[in-house]
Amino acid sequence: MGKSIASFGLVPNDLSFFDVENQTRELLAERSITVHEKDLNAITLFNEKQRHAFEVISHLIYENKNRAFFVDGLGGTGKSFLYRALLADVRSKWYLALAMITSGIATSILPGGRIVHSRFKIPIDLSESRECKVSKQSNLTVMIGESKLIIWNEAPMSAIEALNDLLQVLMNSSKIFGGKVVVFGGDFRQTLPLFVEESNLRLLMLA
Ligand SMILES: Nc1ncnc2c1ncn2[C@@H]1O[C@H](COP(=O)(O)OP(=O)(O)OP(=O)(O)O)[C@@H](O)[C@H]1O
Repeated sequence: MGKSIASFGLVPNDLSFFDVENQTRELLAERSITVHEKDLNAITLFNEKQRHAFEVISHLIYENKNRAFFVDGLGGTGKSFLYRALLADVRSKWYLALAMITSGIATSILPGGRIVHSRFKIPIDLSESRECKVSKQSNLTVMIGESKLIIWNEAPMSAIEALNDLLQVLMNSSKIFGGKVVVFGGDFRQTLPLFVEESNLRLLMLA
């Protein structure tokens, strides 16, 4: 008498048909985000700093390296222009790229953008706990596993550690941000130690 496939533990016992259907739907939605021609062409319009940031980040993405970046710059210095080009480049190659913002109308800033608290379940009040209630068997784990790039625009420093914890747990990795390439944008002037007053966009590598 042979063994039942269930005895190999390949599929979690509590995974239902609806979970599988939802997982497929979410992945399909993520894969069918429209890549706009103008975002792909943005590369041709980049200024020197945008080009440098794009090249450094892209190189690591396609080399499957692990790195976290902070993109720092005053309002209007072209940060979102850079993020949209990165997202378009990755998605045009049929990879997943997850875009998040803290609040506001996510998709108007970043195509396919989602509010971070709804996608990653990062607690709004981090003073109580920074634990995100996401299961390892969730759609999100699959999506993160498949994603080449995660961008979080306007990321508050206090929530960045919560994201690191979450990605390490879900990706089963002690590497920073679970081994992913993550790009944060925001106002880091008050919190990062190396800040020098500048009016241009700057790229800071965390790890
Ligand atoms: N290299 C570029 N060539 C042409 N237009 C650009 C370039 N970089 C940025 N822009 C344009 O400049 C404007 C401001 O850029 P963007 O919105 O990316 O700035 P930002 O740094 O994200 O600003 P904020 O922090 O206020 O959101 C936008 O209209 C954008 O399309």
